[in-house]
Amino acid sequence: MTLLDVRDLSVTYPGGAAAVRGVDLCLDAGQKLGLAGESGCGKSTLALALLRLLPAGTRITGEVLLDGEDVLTMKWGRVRAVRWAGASVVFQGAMHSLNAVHRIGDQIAEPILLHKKATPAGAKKKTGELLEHVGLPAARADAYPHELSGGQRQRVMIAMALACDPRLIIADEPTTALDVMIQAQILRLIEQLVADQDLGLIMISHDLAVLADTCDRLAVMYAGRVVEEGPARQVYEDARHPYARALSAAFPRIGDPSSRFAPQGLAGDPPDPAALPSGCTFHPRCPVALESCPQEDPVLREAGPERRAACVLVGPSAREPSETREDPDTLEEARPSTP
Ligand SMILES: Nc1ncnc2c1ncn2[C@@H]1O[C@H](COP(=O)(O)OP(=O)(O)OP(=O)(O)O)[C@@H](O)[C@H]1O
Repeated sequence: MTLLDVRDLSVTYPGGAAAVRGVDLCLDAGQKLGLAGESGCGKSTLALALLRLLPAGTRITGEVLLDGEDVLTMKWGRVRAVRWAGASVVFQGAMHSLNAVHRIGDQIAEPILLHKKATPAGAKKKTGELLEHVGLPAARADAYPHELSGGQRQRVMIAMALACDPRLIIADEPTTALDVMIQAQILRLIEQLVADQDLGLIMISHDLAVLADTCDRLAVMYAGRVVEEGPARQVYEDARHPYARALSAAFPRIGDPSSRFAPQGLAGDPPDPAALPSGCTFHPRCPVALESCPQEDPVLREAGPERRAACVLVGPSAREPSETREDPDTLEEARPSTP
Protein backbone atom coordinates (compact mmCIF):
# COMPACT_ATOMS: atom_id res chain seq x y z
CA MET A 1 0.00 0.00 0.00
CA THR A 2 1.29 3.49 -0.89
CA LEU A 3 2.53 5.28 2.21
CA LEU A 4 4.04 8.37 0.61
CA ASP A 5 3.17 9.82 -2.77
CA VAL A 6 5.12 12.95 -3.70
CA ARG A 7 3.86 14.72 -6.81
CA ASP A 8 5.59 17.49 -8.73
CA LEU A 9 7.25 18.86 -5.59
CA SER A 10 9.19 22.12 -5.98
CA VAL A 11 10.84 24.20 -3.25
CA THR A 12 12.16 27.76 -3.49
CA TYR A 13 13.95 29.37 -0.54
CA PRO A 14 13.09 33.00 0.24
CA GLY A 15 14.90 35.22 -2.25
CA GLY A 16 16.52 32.17 -3.85
CA ALA A 17 16.02 29.92 -6.82
CA ALA A 18 14.30 26.51 -6.85
CA ALA A 19 16.37 24.02 -4.81
CA VAL A 20 13.95 21.16 -5.64
CA ARG A 21 12.26 21.09 -9.04
CA GLY A 22 9.27 18.95 -9.92
CA VAL A 23 10.09 15.77 -7.98
CA ASP A 24 7.78 12.72 -8.08
CA LEU A 25 8.40 9.89 -5.63
CA CYS A 26 6.42 6.95 -4.28
CA LEU A 27 7.06 4.79 -1.24
CA ASP A 28 5.15 1.79 0.11
CA ALA A 29 4.98 0.78 3.77
CA GLY A 30 7.96 -1.43 4.55
CA GLN A 31 9.94 0.01 1.64
CA LYS A 32 13.33 1.72 1.91
CA LEU A 33 14.18 4.50 -0.52
CA GLY A 34 17.70 5.92 -0.77
CA LEU A 35 18.19 9.50 -1.90
CA ALA A 36 21.66 10.12 -3.33
CA GLY A 37 23.53 12.98 -4.94
CA GLU A 38 26.38 15.39 -4.37
CA SER A 39 26.24 18.15 -1.81
CA GLY A 40 23.81 20.90 -2.80
CA CYS A 41 21.64 18.83 -5.15
CA GLY A 42 18.57 19.26 -2.93
CA LYS A 43 18.34 16.03 -0.91
CA SER A 44 17.87 17.65 2.50
CA THR A 45 15.56 20.32 1.11
CA LEU A 46 13.35 17.61 -0.37
CA ALA A 47 13.29 15.65 2.91
CA LEU A 48 12.52 18.72 5.02
CA ALA A 49 9.80 19.82 2.61
CA LEU A 50 7.95 16.53 3.20
CA LEU A 51 7.24 17.70 6.76
CA ARG A 52 7.21 21.45 6.04
CA LEU A 53 10.32 21.88 8.18
CA LEU A 54 11.74 24.68 6.02
CA PRO A 55 12.34 28.36 6.96
CA ALA A 56 9.34 30.72 6.92
CA GLY A 57 8.76 32.22 3.50
CA THR A 58 9.96 29.12 1.63
CA ARG A 59 7.64 28.35 -1.29
CA ILE A 60 6.64 24.69 -1.56
CA THR A 61 4.37 23.55 -4.39
CA GLY A 62 3.05 20.17 -5.46
CA GLU A 63 1.57 17.43 -3.29
CA VAL A 64 2.96 15.35 -0.42
CA LEU A 65 0.39 12.65 0.25
CA LEU A 66 1.16 10.78 3.45
CA ASP A 67 -1.35 7.95 3.85
CA GLY A 68 -3.45 9.88 1.32
CA GLU A 69 -3.45 13.16 3.28
CA ASP A 70 -1.70 16.18 1.72
CA VAL A 71 0.87 17.52 4.20
CA LEU A 72 1.28 20.72 2.17
CA THR A 73 -2.32 21.84 2.56
CA MET A 74 -3.14 20.61 6.09
CA LYS A 75 -3.54 23.00 9.04
CA TRP A 76 -0.46 23.62 11.23
CA GLY A 77 -1.94 21.76 14.21
CA ARG A 78 -2.30 18.68 12.07
CA VAL A 79 1.22 19.13 10.61
CA ARG A 80 2.65 19.12 14.15
CA ALA A 81 0.91 15.85 14.93
CA VAL A 82 2.01 14.32 11.64
CA ARG A 83 5.64 15.29 12.36
CA TRP A 84 5.79 12.78 15.17
CA ALA A 85 3.08 10.23 14.56
CA GLY A 86 3.10 10.23 10.75
CA ALA A 87 6.73 10.70 9.91
CA SER A 88 9.79 11.69 11.86
CA VAL A 89 13.33 12.68 11.03
CA VAL A 90 16.69 11.39 12.23
CA PHE A 91 19.24 14.10 11.51
CA GLN A 92 23.00 13.76 11.26
CA GLY A 93 25.12 14.93 14.18
CA ALA A 94 23.16 13.79 17.24
CA MET A 95 25.21 15.98 19.58
CA HIS A 96 23.76 19.10 17.98
CA SER A 97 20.21 17.77 17.86
CA LEU A 98 20.01 16.69 21.51
CA ASN A 99 19.65 19.25 24.27
CA ALA A 100 22.86 19.15 26.34
CA VAL A 101 21.21 20.21 29.63
CA HIS A 102 18.35 17.66 29.72
CA ARG A 103 18.54 13.96 30.50
CA ILE A 104 17.98 11.88 27.38
CA GLY A 105 15.01 10.10 28.97
CA ASP A 106 13.20 13.42 29.42
CA GLN A 107 13.92 14.33 25.80
CA ILE A 108 12.49 11.05 24.50
CA ALA A 109 9.48 11.29 26.84
CA GLU A 110 8.56 14.85 25.78
CA PRO A 111 6.83 14.02 22.47
CA ILE A 112 5.15 11.01 24.10
CA LEU A 113 3.63 13.26 26.78
CA LEU A 114 2.70 15.91 24.25
CA HIS A 115 1.43 13.96 21.27
CA LYS A 116 0.41 10.63 22.77
CA LYS A 117 -1.17 12.32 25.83
CA ALA A 118 0.56 9.69 27.98
CA THR A 119 0.78 9.91 31.78
CA PRO A 120 4.29 10.59 33.19
CA ALA A 121 4.51 6.96 34.31
CA GLY A 122 3.35 5.74 30.89
CA ALA A 123 5.86 7.97 29.11
CA LYS A 124 8.67 6.74 31.36
CA LYS A 125 7.79 3.12 30.64
CA LYS A 126 7.63 3.74 26.90
CA THR A 127 11.00 5.60 27.04
CA GLY A 128 12.65 2.60 28.68
CA GLU A 129 11.17 0.28 26.06
CA LEU A 130 12.37 2.51 23.24
CA LEU A 131 15.90 2.65 24.63
CA GLU A 132 16.01 -1.14 24.87
CA HIS A 133 14.61 -1.35 21.36
CA VAL A 134 17.58 0.59 20.02
CA GLY A 135 20.06 -1.47 22.02
CA LEU A 136 20.60 0.73 25.10
CA PRO A 137 19.76 -0.21 28.72
CA ALA A 138 16.60 1.51 29.99
CA ALA A 139 18.67 2.94 32.86
CA ARG A 140 20.55 5.14 30.35
CA ALA A 141 17.44 7.37 30.41
CA ASP A 142 19.10 9.23 33.30
CA ALA A 143 22.21 10.08 31.28
CA TYR A 144 23.01 13.46 29.74
CA PRO A 145 24.05 13.55 26.05
CA HIS A 146 27.74 14.20 26.87
CA GLU A 147 27.85 10.96 28.88
CA LEU A 148 27.16 8.90 25.74
CA SER A 149 29.33 7.94 22.77
CA GLY A 150 28.51 9.19 19.27
CA GLY A 151 26.93 5.86 18.34
CA GLN A 152 24.85 5.79 21.54
CA ARG A 153 23.64 9.33 20.90
CA GLN A 154 22.57 8.35 17.40
CA ARG A 155 20.66 5.42 18.92
CA VAL A 156 18.92 7.93 21.22
CA MET A 157 17.99 10.00 18.17
CA ILE A 158 16.46 6.92 16.58
CA ALA A 159 14.56 6.12 19.79
CA MET A 160 13.23 9.69 19.75
CA ALA A 161 12.16 9.38 16.13
CA LEU A 162 10.22 6.21 17.04
CA ALA A 163 8.61 7.75 20.15
CA CYS A 164 5.18 8.36 18.65
CA ASP A 165 5.06 5.24 16.45
CA PRO A 166 5.52 6.95 13.07
CA ARG A 167 4.75 5.25 9.77
CA LEU A 168 7.71 6.83 7.97
CA ILE A 169 11.28 7.56 9.08
CA ILE A 170 13.38 10.11 7.22
CA ALA A 171 17.07 9.60 8.02
CA ASP A 172 19.33 12.42 6.78
CA GLU A 173 22.93 11.16 6.71
CA PRO A 174 22.26 9.25 9.96
CA THR A 175 25.73 7.74 10.16
CA THR A 176 27.95 10.42 8.66
CA ALA A 177 29.74 11.43 11.85
CA LEU A 178 30.32 7.85 13.03
CA ASP A 179 33.23 5.49 12.48
CA VAL A 180 32.78 2.61 10.07
CA MET A 181 32.02 -0.12 12.64
CA ILE A 182 29.41 1.98 14.46
CA GLN A 183 28.03 3.15 11.11
CA ALA A 184 27.35 -0.48 10.15
CA GLN A 185 25.64 -1.16 13.52
CA ILE A 186 23.36 1.88 13.18
CA LEU A 187 22.44 0.96 9.60
CA ARG A 188 21.57 -2.61 10.67
CA LEU A 189 19.50 -1.20 13.56
CA ILE A 190 17.54 1.08 11.21
CA GLU A 191 16.98 -1.81 8.78
CA GLN A 192 15.76 -4.07 11.57
CA LEU A 193 13.36 -1.48 13.00
CA VAL A 194 11.93 -0.74 9.56
CA ALA A 195 11.37 -4.46 8.93
CA ASP A 196 9.93 -5.19 12.41
CA GLN A 197 7.44 -2.33 12.32
CA ASP A 198 6.70 -2.26 8.59
CA LEU A 199 7.81 1.39 8.41
CA GLY A 200 8.71 3.35 5.33
CA LEU A 201 12.25 4.69 5.24
CA ILE A 202 13.81 7.51 3.24
CA MET A 203 17.54 7.51 3.77
CA ILE A 204 19.68 10.37 2.49
CA SER A 205 23.34 9.93 1.77
CA HIS A 206 25.99 11.04 -0.67
CA ASP A 207 27.32 7.47 -0.42
CA LEU A 208 25.67 5.33 -3.08
CA ALA A 209 27.36 2.17 -1.80
CA VAL A 210 25.76 2.53 1.66
CA LEU A 211 22.36 3.22 0.12
CA ALA A 212 22.63 0.28 -2.29
CA ASP A 213 23.41 -1.96 0.67
CA THR A 214 20.55 -0.69 2.84
CA CYS A 215 17.69 0.35 0.55
CA ASP A 216 15.27 -1.33 -1.88
CA ARG A 217 15.05 1.60 -4.25
CA LEU A 218 17.39 4.44 -5.10
CA ALA A 219 16.68 7.92 -6.42
CA VAL A 220 19.66 9.96 -7.65
CA MET A 221 19.24 13.74 -7.55
CA TYR A 222 21.02 16.39 -9.58
CA ALA A 223 20.34 20.14 -9.51
CA GLY A 224 17.05 19.70 -7.63
CA ARG A 225 15.65 16.92 -9.80
CA VAL A 226 15.55 13.14 -9.66
CA VAL A 227 17.59 12.05 -12.70
CA GLU A 228 17.47 8.30 -12.11
CA GLU A 229 15.27 6.03 -10.03
CA GLY A 230 14.96 2.27 -9.72
CA PRO A 231 15.84 -0.87 -7.74
CA ALA A 232 18.83 0.06 -5.55
CA ARG A 233 21.25 -2.63 -6.65
CA GLN A 234 20.50 -2.10 -10.34
CA VAL A 235 20.99 1.66 -10.12
CA TYR A 236 24.23 1.22 -8.21
CA GLU A 237 25.68 -1.52 -10.40
CA ASP A 238 24.29 -0.52 -13.78
CA ALA A 239 23.23 3.14 -13.72
CA ARG A 240 21.62 4.50 -16.88
CA HIS A 241 22.01 8.24 -16.37
CA PRO A 242 25.60 9.49 -16.94
CA TYR A 243 25.51 11.38 -13.63
CA ALA A 244 24.32 8.35 -11.67
CA ARG A 245 27.00 6.30 -13.44
CA ALA A 246 29.73 8.73 -12.43
CA LEU A 247 28.44 8.91 -8.87
CA SER A 248 28.32 5.14 -8.63
CA ALA A 249 31.85 4.82 -10.07
CA ALA A 250 33.11 7.11 -7.32
CA PHE A 251 32.41 4.42 -4.72
CA PRO A 252 34.02 1.00 -4.44
CA ARG A 253 31.87 -1.96 -5.50
CA ILE A 254 30.85 -4.13 -2.61
CA GLY A 255 32.50 -7.52 -3.10
CA ASP A 256 34.67 -6.31 -5.98
CA PRO A 257 38.05 -5.32 -4.55
CA SER A 258 39.47 -4.35 -7.97
CA SER A 259 36.93 -1.55 -8.41
CA ARG A 260 38.11 0.41 -5.40
CA PHE A 261 41.48 1.24 -6.94
CA ALA A 262 40.27 3.01 -10.05
CA PRO A 263 37.11 4.93 -9.31
CA GLN A 264 36.19 7.67 -11.74
CA GLY A 265 35.25 11.01 -10.23
CA LEU A 266 33.38 13.87 -11.79
CA ALA A 267 35.16 17.12 -12.42
CA GLY A 268 33.50 20.37 -11.40
CA ASP A 269 30.64 21.07 -9.03
CA PRO A 270 26.87 20.83 -9.29
CA PRO A 271 25.37 24.11 -10.53
CA ASP A 272 24.08 26.89 -8.32
CA PRO A 273 20.25 26.74 -8.37
CA ALA A 274 20.26 30.45 -9.29
CA ALA A 275 22.38 29.85 -12.40
CA LEU A 276 21.31 26.54 -13.90
CA PRO A 277 22.78 25.61 -17.30
CA SER A 278 20.29 25.58 -20.19
CA GLY A 279 18.75 22.31 -21.41
CA CYS A 280 19.94 19.28 -19.45
CA THR A 281 21.53 20.81 -16.33
CA PHE A 282 24.17 18.06 -16.31
CA HIS A 283 25.44 18.73 -19.85
CA PRO A 284 28.49 20.88 -18.92
CA ARG A 285 29.92 17.98 -16.86
CA CYS A 286 28.57 15.11 -18.93
CA PRO A 287 31.17 12.93 -20.70
CA VAL A 288 28.64 11.71 -23.27
CA ALA A 289 26.64 14.90 -23.94
CA LEU A 290 25.21 15.41 -27.42
CA GLU A 291 25.33 18.65 -29.35
CA SER A 292 21.60 19.02 -28.61
CA CYS A 293 21.83 18.60 -24.80
CA PRO A 294 22.24 22.34 -24.05
CA GLN A 295 18.83 22.84 -25.70
CA GLU A 296 16.91 19.81 -24.39
CA ASP A 297 15.71 19.31 -20.83
CA PRO A 298 14.89 15.59 -20.62
CA VAL A 299 12.13 14.35 -18.30
CA LEU A 300 12.25 11.04 -16.45
CA ARG A 301 11.39 8.26 -18.87
CA GLU A 302 11.23 4.49 -18.74
CA ALA A 303 14.69 2.95 -18.60
CA GLY A 304 13.80 -0.71 -18.02
CA PRO A 305 11.44 -2.56 -15.69
CA GLU A 306 10.67 -0.31 -12.70
CA ARG A 307 13.45 2.03 -13.79
CA ARG A 308 13.40 5.65 -14.93
CA ALA A 309 16.13 8.01 -16.06
CA ALA A 310 16.16 11.57 -17.41
CA CYS A 311 18.61 11.43 -20.32
CA VAL A 312 18.07 11.58 -24.07
CA LEU A 313 20.41 8.58 -24.45
CA VAL A 314 18.09 6.39 -22.39
CA GLY A 315 14.76 4.69 -23.05
CA PRO A 316 12.79 3.42 -26.04
CA SER A 317 13.18 6.69 -27.98
CA ALA A 318 16.86 7.12 -27.04
CA ARG A 319 19.17 9.10 -29.33
CA GLU A 320 22.15 7.43 -30.94
CA PRO A 321 25.31 8.28 -29.01
CA SER A 322 27.11 8.72 -32.39
CA GLU A 323 26.95 12.51 -32.10
CA THR A 324 28.38 12.31 -28.58
CA ARG A 325 30.70 15.18 -27.76
CA GLU A 326 34.13 13.77 -26.97
CA ASP A 327 35.28 15.59 -23.86
CA PRO A 328 37.62 13.50 -21.73
CA ASP A 329 38.32 16.53 -19.51
CA THR A 330 34.91 16.14 -17.90
CA LEU A 331 36.11 12.96 -16.21
CA GLU A 332 39.02 12.90 -13.87
CA GLU A 333 40.74 10.13 -12.01
CA ALA A 334 39.55 10.18 -8.41
CA ARG A 335 41.69 9.32 -5.46
CA PRO A 336 41.31 5.74 -4.16
CA SER A 337 38.91 5.94 -1.23
CA THR A 338 40.70 3.46 0.99
CA PRO A 339 44.09 1.83 0.83
N1 LIG B 1 18.02 27.78 4.29
C1 LIG B 1 18.40 27.96 3.04
N2 LIG B 1 18.24 29.14 2.41
C2 LIG B 1 18.59 29.32 1.12
N3 LIG B 1 19.13 28.36 0.35
C3 LIG B 1 19.32 27.15 0.91
C4 LIG B 1 18.98 26.88 2.28
N4 LIG B 1 19.28 25.59 2.55
C5 LIG B 1 19.80 25.07 1.41
N5 LIG B 1 19.82 26.00 0.43
C6 LIG B 1 20.29 25.81 -0.97
O1 LIG B 1 19.49 24.81 -1.58
C7 LIG B 1 20.27 23.96 -2.41
C8 LIG B 1 20.07 22.51 -1.99
O2 LIG B 1 20.64 22.33 -0.68
P1 LIG B 1 20.43 21.00 0.17
O3 LIG B 1 21.02 21.22 1.53
O4 LIG B 1 19.02 20.58 0.09
O5 LIG B 1 21.32 19.96 -0.65
P2 LIG B 1 21.85 18.54 -0.18
O6 LIG B 1 21.87 17.72 -1.41
O7 LIG B 1 21.07 18.03 0.95
O8 LIG B 1 23.33 18.90 0.27
P3 LIG B 1 24.15 18.33 1.56
O9 LIG B 1 24.47 16.91 1.22
O10 LIG B 1 25.36 19.21 1.57
O11 LIG B 1 23.27 18.51 2.74
C9 LIG B 1 21.73 24.44 -2.27
O12 LIG B 1 22.02 25.28 -3.38
C10 LIG B 1 21.71 25.24 -1.00
O13 LIG B 1 22.66 26.30 -1.05
